[in-house]
Amino acid sequence: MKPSIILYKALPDDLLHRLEAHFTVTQVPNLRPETVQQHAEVFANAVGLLGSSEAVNEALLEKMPKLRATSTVSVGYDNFDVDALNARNILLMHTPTVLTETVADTVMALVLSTARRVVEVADRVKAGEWKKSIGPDWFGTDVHHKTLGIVGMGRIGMALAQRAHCGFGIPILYNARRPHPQAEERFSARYCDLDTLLQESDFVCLILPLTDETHHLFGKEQFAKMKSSAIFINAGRGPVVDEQALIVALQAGEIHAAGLDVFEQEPLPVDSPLLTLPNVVALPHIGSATHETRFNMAACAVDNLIDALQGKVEKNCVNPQVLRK
Ligand SMILES: NC(=O)C1=CN([C@@H]2O[C@H](COP(=O)(O)OP(=O)(O)OC[C@H]3O[C@@H](n4cnc5c(N)ncnc54)[C@H](O)[C@@H]3O)[C@@H](O)[C@H]2O)C=CC1
Ligand SMILES: O=C(O)C(=O)CO
Repeated sequence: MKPSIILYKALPDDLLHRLEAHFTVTQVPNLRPETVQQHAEVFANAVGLLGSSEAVNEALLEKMPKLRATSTVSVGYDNFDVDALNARNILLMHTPTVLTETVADTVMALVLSTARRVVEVADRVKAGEWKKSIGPDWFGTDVHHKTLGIVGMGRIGMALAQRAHCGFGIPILYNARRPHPQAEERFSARYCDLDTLLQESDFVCLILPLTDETHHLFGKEQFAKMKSSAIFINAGRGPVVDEQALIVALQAGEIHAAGLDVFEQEPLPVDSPLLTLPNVVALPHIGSATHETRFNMAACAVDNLIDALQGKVEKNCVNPQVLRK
């Protein structure tokens, strides 16, 4: 009999068939307690779990005593209780690299659209306001040769630095846990402490994972240190930013504009003050959302689960140490 796994995300047929060649697959809509209760026996017997954007915590793991590997269709894994997985020797696989270039494109789109007010002026054209040659009230600010501060110089940070430096002649400042010699060699990026980055950057881009250390890393104090002409971009995770402090900084003109792909609460509540600000471009967490990349992420997650359940964790494993226990 094939081992049993649970799938909590819809997959294209060919990827579903790839899984079914190895496992008996039960599809569920989500991992909520009522769903788990409804399929209690399947959860109790499953050795694998594949999906995205749901909390995988101690309460769920208690219902899955045979679980050996989880595979998320994402690079970020802040919704997993990694300590609880480690304590139970359960592998966690994720999808770095396949989405890097696409997410960097999205960040660049946020930089360009906020600086050049693309969404705002396009809406004005659609509203019939373009009646004569435009004046300064339609103008934006330049992107090329401005200074970009990247907080989190990882895979996506590097791909962003490449676009900005090689494509737009932009000098790069960066803050990370340690200096990144490759970023310095390839993109002449300059390592600096966070305060210096905030004071000197025209664009401040966050592309950080959400951890205990990065939660609310950006708040009132950080926005106060930025230039009043600066544009703030967040494409990492919403809770890295104190959103209320961001709203206040935007309303008070402490910073010029914001481009946001992620929020403290997703979907963003329709009554969020962010949606009333013309200088905010708010996207529905589309960093990796192209047909090609979402397919490649799903394929990677499928292969990751097959590998993990065969004990192969040379790549894409968050906690390979559990195999050595
Ligand atoms: N908006 C979206 O759709 C997407 C968002 N993401 C988010 O972007 C994050 C980064 O992805 P990758 O670049 O692939 O990850 P990565 O692991 O390659 O890079 C993260 C970087 O942040 C740095 N870092 C961690 N804590 C830090 C701190 N306290 N201060 C300064 N630097 C710190 C790390 O050293 C690392 O260089 C993911 O964890 C995910 O949360 C990723 C993909 C899509
Ligand atoms: O992969 C991630 O972490 C995302 O946020 C969506 O691609």
